[in-house]
Amino acid sequence: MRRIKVDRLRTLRFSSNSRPRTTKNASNSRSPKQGKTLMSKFHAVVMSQEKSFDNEMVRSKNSFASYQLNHVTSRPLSKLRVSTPVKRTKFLQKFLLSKSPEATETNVKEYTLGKFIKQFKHELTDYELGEVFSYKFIYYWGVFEEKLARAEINKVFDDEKGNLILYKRDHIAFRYEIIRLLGQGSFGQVCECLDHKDNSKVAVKIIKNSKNLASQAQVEIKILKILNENDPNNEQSILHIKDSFIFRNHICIITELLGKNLYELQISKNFCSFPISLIKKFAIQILNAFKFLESLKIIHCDIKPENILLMPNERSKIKIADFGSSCLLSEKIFTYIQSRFYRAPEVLLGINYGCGIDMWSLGCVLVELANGKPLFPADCERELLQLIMEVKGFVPPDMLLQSIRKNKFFNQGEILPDKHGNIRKPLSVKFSEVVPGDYLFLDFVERCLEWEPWKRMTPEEALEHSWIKTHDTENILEKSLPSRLLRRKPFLIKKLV
Ligand SMILES: Nc1ncnc2c1ncn2[C@@H]1O[C@H](COP(=O)(O)OP(=O)(O)OP(=O)(O)O)[C@@H](O)[C@H]1O
Repeated sequence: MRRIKVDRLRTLRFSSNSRPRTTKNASNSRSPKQGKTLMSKFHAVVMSQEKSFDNEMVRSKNSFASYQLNHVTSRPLSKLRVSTPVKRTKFLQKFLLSKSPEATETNVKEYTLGKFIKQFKHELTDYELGEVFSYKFIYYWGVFEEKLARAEINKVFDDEKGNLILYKRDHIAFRYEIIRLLGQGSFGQVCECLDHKDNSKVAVKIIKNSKNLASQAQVEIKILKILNENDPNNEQSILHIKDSFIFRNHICIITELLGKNLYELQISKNFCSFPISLIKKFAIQILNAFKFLESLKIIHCDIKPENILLMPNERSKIKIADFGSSCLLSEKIFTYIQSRFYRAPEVLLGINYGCGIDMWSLGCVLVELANGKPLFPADCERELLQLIMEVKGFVPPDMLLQSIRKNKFFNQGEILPDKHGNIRKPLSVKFSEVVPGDYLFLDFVERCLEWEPWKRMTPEEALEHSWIKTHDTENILEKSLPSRLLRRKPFLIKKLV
């Protein structure tokens, strides 16, 4: 499948009534609770004749009804505490044992499921009563009046875009309780869930019900597994996957739960510039993650603030998420990738690409964090190339020669106007005008944003750059150096300092 990134109109970010996709959806999920519910929360271990949930892709049948997150009703917390999971589990276990004291594991399986259904079938919809047989273990199922009433009328699980319609307190695979929506993207939805098996919070990415997206999700799972196998101690700044399975025709990817993404962080700081010391801390972690990715020959392909997430309860620690567009260097499927603002010139021009495209995106992200606004906020590709040329000059001839997309941007060497009818003059804006901060930062970013990917810094080289190596107080010293030394030799400055 060719994944076409949905380009965001990031200019909208700054309009008064606009909110980013992720935030908008998150706020939807926080809609007021309505009405009374019969929500009950049990822990029960019920074994069916089917295969293990943990190791198997859970089978799903046709889609049926589910309910909007907005319309969820939930039991007040105080009432929830009355029937604690532990108490219910003990009760159920006691109940089952008393009915079958000498049961072997095999007949407990049958008996347990039968008894479970007999006991709780009024809390399941007809569809759930069918699908529950696909699960070896049942840990949680949301029960509330609305679910039972609406399931009969509205026998559809997906919305018109193929997203699973979610509602708070519902279950995913009889194990995960939906708490809130964290974000939404072109692939599907990500929600925070409580894993009732481990009693821990997780993030569940629910991929849209689409054949093409499902096959790309399989690549995402494969890459996450490769990354995690090579990072058994969870030391790299890379999202960790816990499980994956199919639920109601949707691939679900269970990962560790992370915090806000950097775009959400920008919003919470009113798009103020981040301190350069914080940007550096982020940059070091990202570069180390890139080094790790490069060692495994993996390209992320979608580095942007939305895909860099803070780690909960750990100051300034981040992780890279969303490997939905990623690929192995040897298995590049798509020629057209990356979100527009962060798209590297080689991708734009249709030239062979490699891990260098992530370095380009990193350069754009760092400037955005320092500026509080995107470096190349283009509405279309022509505008993007023109914005790049504005600060970097005309596309180098060797790249133009290799480009299979040059006719989209030029007509016999003449720049074609963008969708607003504008033509920007190459080299009409100084790099230092668009990149704030000291010379070292400027130089670092310039080296990430080299036209030619082979001239760009590798993550290893970047980690050795003076901006990374120098403590922020040392940067003050360089200001007193003669300006001729400050032009292009940051490594020389380092020696002098
Ligand atoms: N493990 C996680 N913990 C917390 N939030 C997460 C997690 N994974 C994703 N999110 C949130 O959900 C959003 C969307 O996730 P993700 O980028 O994986 O989806 P996507 O459909 O591939 O999006 P896109 O179309 O932008 O590529 C992220 O920007 C992030 O805010």
